[in-house]
Amino acid sequence: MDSSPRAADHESGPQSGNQPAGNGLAGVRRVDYSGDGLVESDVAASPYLQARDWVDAAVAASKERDDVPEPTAISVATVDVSGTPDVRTVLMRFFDERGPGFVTNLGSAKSEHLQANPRVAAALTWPAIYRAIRFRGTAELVGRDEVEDYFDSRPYGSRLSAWASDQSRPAADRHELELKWQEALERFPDHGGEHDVPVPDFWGGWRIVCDEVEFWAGRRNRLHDRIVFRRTGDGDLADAASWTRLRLQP
Ligand SMILES: Cc1cc2nc3c(=O)[nH]c(=O)nc-3n(C[C@H](O)[C@H](O)[C@H](O)COP(=O)(O)O)c2cc1C
Repeated sequence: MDSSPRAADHESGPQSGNQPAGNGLAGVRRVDYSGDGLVESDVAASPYLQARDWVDAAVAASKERDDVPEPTAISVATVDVSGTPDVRTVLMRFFDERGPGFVTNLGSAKSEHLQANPRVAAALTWPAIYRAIRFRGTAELVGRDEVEDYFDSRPYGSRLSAWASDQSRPAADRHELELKWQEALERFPDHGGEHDVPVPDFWGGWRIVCDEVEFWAGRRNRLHDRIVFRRTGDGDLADAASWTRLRLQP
């Protein structure tokens, strides 16, 4: 893959150069996307295999270069009870044939949204390697065993923060948070064990059971590739027979 972002000099015509003044973004460098693209003959048989390949490539790239810093950072969009969308970034902590998953506070705004309306969309975006994956589907709670295994692997201080944060609720100031963290530290002393800090009841994970998975690959002149898998059967992401594939215009 040609992996270095290309600046304006690779894009031809009057659009070349920095963004025109007047859009509030003067000085933003125009980058032409010169990735490998994605052609039908190279697409994996199932959305799982294709996503696995790209996630693994992004994780590998993050170890080799500085411009793919959090390869599993995923934007998750929900809607609140009034139908108003919201979006935030979390880290994808699970990914297998069942779909991408993340951990969070089960009383947070996002969890409240998903409890009321489990329809969800998410996107992994890797601008430096000209790739993105979009997922649409329905959220379901990750099993308690998986959540506990993951929680126990977190650094001690992060496990305490799960107890200290009533996520998405107001706090008086920074001091209040640090006090709550200190209280958690005194309640669950560090003996160096993975079970020193229990998993809070109000903490867990969500998995996206997908109906649609899109692979976007940035190409020259903004003539990008978009290959989308849409669900046609009941199988998981690895069951090729449960998906149909099509190309969308960029
Ligand atoms: C790179 C990055 C990773 C994050 N990872 C998580 C995460 O794994 N879980 C989480 O609950 N919040 C995570 N956050 C914080 C969320 O973006 C968000 O602030 C928080 O979950 C509250 O969102 P909500 O009020 O919409 O529920 C992360 C933020 C960033 C920028």
